[in-house]
Amino acid sequence: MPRFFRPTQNHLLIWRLIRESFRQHAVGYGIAIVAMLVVAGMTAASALVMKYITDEFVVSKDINRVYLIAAAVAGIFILKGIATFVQAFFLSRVGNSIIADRQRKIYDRILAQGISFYHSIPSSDLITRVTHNAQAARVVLDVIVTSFVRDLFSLIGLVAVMIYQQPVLSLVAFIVGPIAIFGVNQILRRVRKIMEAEFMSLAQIVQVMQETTIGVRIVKSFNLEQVMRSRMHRAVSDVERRANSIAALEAGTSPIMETLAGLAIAGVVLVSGYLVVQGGQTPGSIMSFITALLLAYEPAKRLARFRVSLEAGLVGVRMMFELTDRPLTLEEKPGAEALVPGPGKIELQHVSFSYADGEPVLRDLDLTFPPGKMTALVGPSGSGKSTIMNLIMRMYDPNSGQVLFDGQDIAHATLHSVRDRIAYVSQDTFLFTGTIMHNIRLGRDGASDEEVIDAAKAANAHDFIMALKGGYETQVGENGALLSGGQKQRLSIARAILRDANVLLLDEATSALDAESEALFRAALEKLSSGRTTIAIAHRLSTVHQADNIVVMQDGKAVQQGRHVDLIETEGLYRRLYEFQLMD
Ligand SMILES: Nc1ncnc2c1ncn2[C@@H]1O[C@H](COP(=O)(O)OP(=O)(O)OP(=O)(O)O)[C@@H](O)[C@H]1O
Repeated sequence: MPRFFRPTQNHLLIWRLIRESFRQHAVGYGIAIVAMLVVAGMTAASALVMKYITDEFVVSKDINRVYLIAAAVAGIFILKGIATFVQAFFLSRVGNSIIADRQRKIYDRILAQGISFYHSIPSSDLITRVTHNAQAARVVLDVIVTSFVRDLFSLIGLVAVMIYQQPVLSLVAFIVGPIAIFGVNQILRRVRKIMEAEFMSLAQIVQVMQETTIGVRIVKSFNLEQVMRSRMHRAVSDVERRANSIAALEAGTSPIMETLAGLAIAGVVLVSGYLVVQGGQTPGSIMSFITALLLAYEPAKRLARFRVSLEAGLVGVRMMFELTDRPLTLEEKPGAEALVPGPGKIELQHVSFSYADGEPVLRDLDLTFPPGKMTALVGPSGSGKSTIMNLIMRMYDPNSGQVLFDGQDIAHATLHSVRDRIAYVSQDTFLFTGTIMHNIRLGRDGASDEEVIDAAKAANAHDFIMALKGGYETQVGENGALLSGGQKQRLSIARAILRDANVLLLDEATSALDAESEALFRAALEKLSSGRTTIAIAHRLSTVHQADNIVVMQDGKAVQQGRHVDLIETEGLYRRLYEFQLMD
């Protein structure tokens, strides 16, 4: 069986889409469908009335009847016009609402996913899906409704008129129908493949665009314009080529239909001419029949193309369901309860973890982070420091063992309550598009302007903010592009101060700041960490002297623990790392 013919799969997809959408938009669809039925009825009536126009004018020559027929014709077309408007209006409204619903659903599902999901699909792919797949859902529903209601019922009405007027002639016209449908179906073979490839190229365009904007400094300084330009041109040409292929396929249905329709109409003209000239039939019935036949052509053509249009849209719908049906990579346990607030003691008990099967990153790790104290995590690159933070924030669950907050296993707590306890300052300070005020306030939704300003003061950010022309209302640009590295870091500290959580996770920046920025940053950090359970990944050992405890990681194990003064006295990894950095 050819690949395109997958009836059950397509039927299931369509059925699910209809079930999910029609229930929600029953009223809108109901009105549009009634209007479509009126359009179909009026189309058939306009063919039917041709008989009276011809026969009354030519045969009876009664002027009163002419008035009546003229009024009927006007009535038919006015009603058809109104119904066409109502149908188009409601279908568009429902369609727009479906796009909006789907976009919300897709986004909400993506947002609910654990972090490993984000590592498994390129962001450009996700971005493209939010727009493209939601649009596809609307296209499919539009095609189904207009084909199955307006076109199908118009066709049924017109065929009824044809059979009623001329049963024999109708037979001549109907022979070509099945031939046309067969011809068009041949085209379906390639549509799905091309649409899938087109989606990949669209995502590619978004990806190149993203990398160009995010990495613009690298692109410029490494003279990568030509490389990026060729990547973009290739992706754009791919989309163009595929759009042309689809257009050619869709247009390809026309010659088949036109040729067959021409033959059918010629046959009908021949037979009807014979019936009128030789058989003595009235021309009115033949006129009505021919009008119905001509009017039937457009809906018949659209119905013949139905599967081509449907298949093109279904590619996006299939991708959408595939995305929204993916199980969440990290979920709350059924009956999860909020953590009971406590002093902020964090423990890892027998924790083992790997990102990929067979590649252990943490091995049976036991660690305690005492409440209100500062613990520094040090160790070579790849030793598992960031992974410990990931587990404490419950970005992942350990393969075995437990992470406890004040004695409670966070795997059984609500995600929100775990993260509510934590303020996280990452090394790549991320700022959202918007003002400085907006960015700090993200630390605690609903904080007053005064609270934001107090946090900024505590983070040693207030002075530089006030020196900016717009003050707190200054736009930071995309990812804080308009601010310096040191300024961004102090804003992220202000955000964490505002959060006022009792656990502070600090992934220290590797890039060195100038002496003044560094001093301001350190002072802000000290204020932030005092009295909080602080876990800091320290890349530079010069910054850990003050820590209450230092955990030295190596290959997923804690190989040494203690204060700086003690560790430096002991032969071991810490001393070697320290001496190495001093030499550096
Ligand atoms: N998302 C991920 N998927 C797969 N492997 C990962 C992922 N993140 C980290 N790893 C691997 O896990 C190991 C530990 O990484 P981790 O980031 O915890 O180290 P680290 O001590 O914080 O290193 P660094 O000091 O360089 O930041 C490394 O071998 C790394 O390649």
